[in-house]
Amino acid sequence: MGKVKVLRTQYNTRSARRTIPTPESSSQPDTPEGASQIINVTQRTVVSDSTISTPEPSAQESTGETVQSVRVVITTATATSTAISDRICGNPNCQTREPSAWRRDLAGTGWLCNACGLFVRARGFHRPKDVCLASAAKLQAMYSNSQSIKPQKSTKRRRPRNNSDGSDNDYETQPSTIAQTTELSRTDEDVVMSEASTSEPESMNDPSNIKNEKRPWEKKIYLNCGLYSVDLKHEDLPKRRNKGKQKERSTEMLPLPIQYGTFLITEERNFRLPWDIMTAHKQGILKRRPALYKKIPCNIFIERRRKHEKPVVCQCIPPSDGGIGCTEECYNRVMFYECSPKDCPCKDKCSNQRFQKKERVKELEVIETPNKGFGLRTKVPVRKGQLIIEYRGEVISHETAMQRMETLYKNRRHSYFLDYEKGEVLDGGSRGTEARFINHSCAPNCHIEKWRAPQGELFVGVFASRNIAARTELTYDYNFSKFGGAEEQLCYCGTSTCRGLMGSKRGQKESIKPLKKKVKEAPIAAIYSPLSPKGQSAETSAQESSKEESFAGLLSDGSLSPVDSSLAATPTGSSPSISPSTVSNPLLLVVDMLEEDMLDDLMEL
Ligand SMILES: C[S@@+](CC[C@H](N)C(=O)[O-])C[C@H]1O[C@@H](n2cnc3c(N)ncnc32)[C@H](O)[C@@H]1O
Repeated sequence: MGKVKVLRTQYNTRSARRTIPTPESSSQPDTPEGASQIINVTQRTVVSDSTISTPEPSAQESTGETVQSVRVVITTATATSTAISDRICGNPNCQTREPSAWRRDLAGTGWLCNACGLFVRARGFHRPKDVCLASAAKLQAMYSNSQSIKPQKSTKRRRPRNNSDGSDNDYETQPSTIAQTTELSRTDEDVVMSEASTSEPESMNDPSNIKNEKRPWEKKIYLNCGLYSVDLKHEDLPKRRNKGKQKERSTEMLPLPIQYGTFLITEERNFRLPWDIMTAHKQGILKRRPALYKKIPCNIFIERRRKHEKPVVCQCIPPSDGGIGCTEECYNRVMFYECSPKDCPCKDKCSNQRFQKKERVKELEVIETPNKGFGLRTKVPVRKGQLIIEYRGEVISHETAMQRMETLYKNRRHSYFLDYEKGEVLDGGSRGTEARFINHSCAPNCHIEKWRAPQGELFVGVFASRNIAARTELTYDYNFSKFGGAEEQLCYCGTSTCRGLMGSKRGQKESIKPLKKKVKEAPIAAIYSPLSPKGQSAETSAQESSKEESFAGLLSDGSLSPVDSSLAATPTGSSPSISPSTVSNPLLLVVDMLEEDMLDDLMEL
């Protein structure tokens, strides 16, 4: 085996790097400019026994020396334009000669294989030996059938060279012709580090140092409580690695998702409101919304089961002319019973199923009133006697209602209790319908009626007492009565017949001025028995109606005594408009947007 000398060349111009001499070009007497610079040799090196199949295109060939084997020694850091075939990875832990691509080292003077180049750029130190060996072993395994390790043809899109000679790129791919040439045995002794490499800190080259250090890329951040958990601990996040100057990581957050609000509120965590909302709040133009409540498709029985009685069947004759059945003369209608869709003789012509068929006014809107909190108004004209909306809620006993007032609704200004029947209360405070927003008036335009469902439970509905024009606030007479020794409440209905207190009975007109001194606007707790347009007590009528359940038609005395709605409501519900913190919090003010009709549809499904 003859000795071989390999030239390490230094190009003075970057453009020369691209012109890699071919055997033909180097042997030509009229050497082109690029090739002539190869002669400008700065170092000579002797390399080891690896046999090469193709002679290296070096200046030695022109001198007639036989090229047998190559041992590469990089001796200077100035060998920036080494011919690709002569390059060796500047990472002492790697020293590969056949990477898929070449990269500049950090100093920009030497070459690194693609993997080491990427690694050193990302981490700031050389790829450790174990990592290099592992990847080399992988390659070996892949190409174990072949004699030489063939570099993989990179499928990655190459970065376009931005000038004619491509000299600005620190990334250079290995030409496939050169890739097939040699397999070098590389040992530490074979390599003399370049100046640039040797000047690097110890820790960069000594993998044992790296092993002991905590590797930054191994530091993981676990989100143990969901995607948004980072929002709460953003200070702990590592600083981003920027190419140039290190930018301070912004502590600003993106707006929180709407569903995140519930979590923040229940956990009572602080959070910042968006600027526009805060500004609107400060200017007093932020539209207030009622506190959260859940819309329900039917009453919920908390302490007992729902009744399943046998329906009362009327004796109506189905209309032969295609008109509507169960009109004013229907026994069930007279008794405030709704007909059963299955059993009514009029079948689908029956007009006495308003609650069951949801024949109510759908164009209603919640409005804000000056002194009464929120209210409800109709957007369309309503005719007298029309069912406007059903008052739904949780059916609880009086005792439970008392307990709730002392606990759940303790700090609430408004109350949503309405008398159901036989010592039971309908609580619309947490779950109900928009009927819960209807305020009291001493001269109301609506009244409450209780109708019995075919299975025996009650429907409590708000009906129009007279024709109501569009955009009019709906009101009924609460007929307030004290509940558990609570304070009385001032009435702000503003009518000429106002009795001064919501608790006063009809005919008892109170003078508001002296009352204002003694009456607190604190939470109140009272049962009221709303009056029918005729002024009948609903309690009596409810009892009557229960007595009359056994009757399938007229009353025993033949009279048509209507079962008036007499309910008890105790305003205790929360008014979000009262608390500024509540008002400023849009997340808290989000009302369940599900329309009642959608709930009804769901129920029907
Ligand atoms: C069933 S809630 C009505 C809706 C309530 N305004 C709201 O904002 O949720 C009953 C409560 O409304 C208030 N309210 C209703 N009518 C009132 C009136 N005429 N004067 C003063 N407050 C009234 C009382 O606080 C009462 O407890």
